[in-house]
Amino acid sequence: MRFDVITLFPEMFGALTESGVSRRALQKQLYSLNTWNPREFTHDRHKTVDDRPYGGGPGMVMMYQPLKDSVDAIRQAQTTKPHVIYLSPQGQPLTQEKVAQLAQLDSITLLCGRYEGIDERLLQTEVDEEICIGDFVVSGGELPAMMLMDSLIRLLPGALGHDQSAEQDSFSDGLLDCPHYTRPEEVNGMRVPEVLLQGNHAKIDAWRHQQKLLRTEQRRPDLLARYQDGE
Ligand SMILES: NC(=O)c1ccc(NC2CCCC2)nc1
Repeated sequence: MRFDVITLFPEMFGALTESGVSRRALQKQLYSLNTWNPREFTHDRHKTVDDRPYGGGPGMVMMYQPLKDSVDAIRQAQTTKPHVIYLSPQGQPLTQEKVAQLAQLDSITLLCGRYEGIDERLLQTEVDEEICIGDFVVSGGELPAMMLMDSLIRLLPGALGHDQSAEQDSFSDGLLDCPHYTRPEEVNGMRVPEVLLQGNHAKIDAWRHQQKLLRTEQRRPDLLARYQDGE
């Protein structure tokens, strides 16, 4: 998977490349990451990337030209046609199902907005889809972009060791995850459920599935409805 990211803060993406599963996956060349700073596509002395909004109002808007030139440079840099995603509260809510679909692509370009957002004309002409990672606002598209990237990277073959698997995740089967325990068997008077200690894997699987259903019913009945409809 090739990732290209358009961002005013490329250094933020060290959070992905420096730690954990995403660091190891990069080392294993399961994906590549190129960041592109719109400031490098400006032509004025002050490297202007934002300007005041037409119609007035607070804040600034990211200008079309530096972003368009960034997208053009990304298209020039590869033979694949990248799938261009803009992260914003106006986007389609992200689900694990959507992540699984996106994980099949070869090249994804992520556009990270700042200020009040980007000129609408860039959205209309260069962006394939808008995605929202939750109904809340953050100061830039970078953290949402990194969350989307992490959810994709961990699905790439070889990213998770054989002893972890993305299939058993929450949501991968449409249900919430079951409880997890590890040593010691008893801590502060709290014991691990006996079924997990007996090594009967049919019973363990049954218990875990029942716990997933129970948890989903208690905490996210909306998901249960979808699960039962086999959606
Ligand atoms: N929930 C989200 O996926 C999300 C994405 C971007 C954002 N802020 C950006 C959007 C334009 C300027 C800052 N806030 C929230």
